[in-house]
Amino acid sequence: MSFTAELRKTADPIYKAIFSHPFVQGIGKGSLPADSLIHYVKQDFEYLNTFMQIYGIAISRCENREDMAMFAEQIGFILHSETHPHHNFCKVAGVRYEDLQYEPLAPTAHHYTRHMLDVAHRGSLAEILAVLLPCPWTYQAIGDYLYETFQPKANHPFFDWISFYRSNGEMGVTKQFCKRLDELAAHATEQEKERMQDHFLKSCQLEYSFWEMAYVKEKWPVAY
Ligand SMILES: Cc1ncc(CN)c(N)n1
Repeated sequence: MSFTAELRKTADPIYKAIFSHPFVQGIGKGSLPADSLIHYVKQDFEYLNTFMQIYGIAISRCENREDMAMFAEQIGFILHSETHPHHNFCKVAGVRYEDLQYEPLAPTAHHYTRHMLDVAHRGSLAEILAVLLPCPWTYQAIGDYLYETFQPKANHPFFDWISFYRSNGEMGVTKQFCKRLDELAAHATEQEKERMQDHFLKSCQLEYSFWEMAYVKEKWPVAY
């Protein structure tokens, strides 16, 4: 079994918990409170900004142009394509996307972005790929799960969101990242592979927490 197939197998309980989360189920059923959708978009806009910064750090660690191109292409993808699912949520919530940008991070979004930044600053290129991979991989899995389970038609409120993330939608990066991570894992020490698994599983857990954060509209404990 490949290194990434092992990672996916170990993370299976987390993937299943993500599919069952009420926010994800709400996307499938086409029914979510506007304020949860708004909280999600505010936080995800910031999360994706940090994600692009981490791609920049990853580029600084690359030793060949193929890897540089892979990360550079993904920055373009976030800037120009991954705005579509945000627009879908904004349309359903009845708000303007421009009004949901540059908000402070909520605790879970803070935790998840700092987790990735920490690995980006201290880890190898393989560790960086491992910490980033759950972002595209869990969303692709959610898109496929929702498409198969709810079989949405074009008039489903979240048809665009589900179509965007499912396997033959717009986000094809998971396969590319898995292939590269498997190549790097083939030359990694056992200790480095253990760190890669740890980063990957923590990011999967934080993907679950991100849905929860949006659903409950998580805030810092004390208002000031
Ligand atoms: C938190 C989170 N994780 C993953 C994705 C999919 N790129 C996202 N937009 N936001």
